[in-house]
Amino acid sequence: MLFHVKMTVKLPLDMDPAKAAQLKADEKALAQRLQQEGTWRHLWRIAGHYANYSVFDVADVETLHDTLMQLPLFPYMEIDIDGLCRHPSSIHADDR
Ligand SMILES: O=C(O)CC1=CCC(=O)O1
Repeated sequence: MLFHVKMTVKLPLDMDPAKAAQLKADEKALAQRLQQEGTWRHLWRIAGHYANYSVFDVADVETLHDTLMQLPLFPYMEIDIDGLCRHPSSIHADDR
């Protein structure tokens, strides 16, 4: 199942810079592993915002929830999710 996920990161302004840097490095490592595995299909920065639009390919909603909760930045994110299904006019037959 495909899900469009918007993640907006809101780190506390007074967070220790070293802790913030470690969280971002850990987030990057996991995000890149999930991309290599095919779970995190797309990752786009939203221009002008500390936020991204992503597409996740997971078995079900529970798996999406568990995956998002693993993210090191999860406690500092606002997350909006939309379920995706194939558009009848799409030419991309492999999108489902
Ligand atoms: O910077 C972000 O939008 C949050 C994030 C997701 C994956 C990553 O490496 O950072």
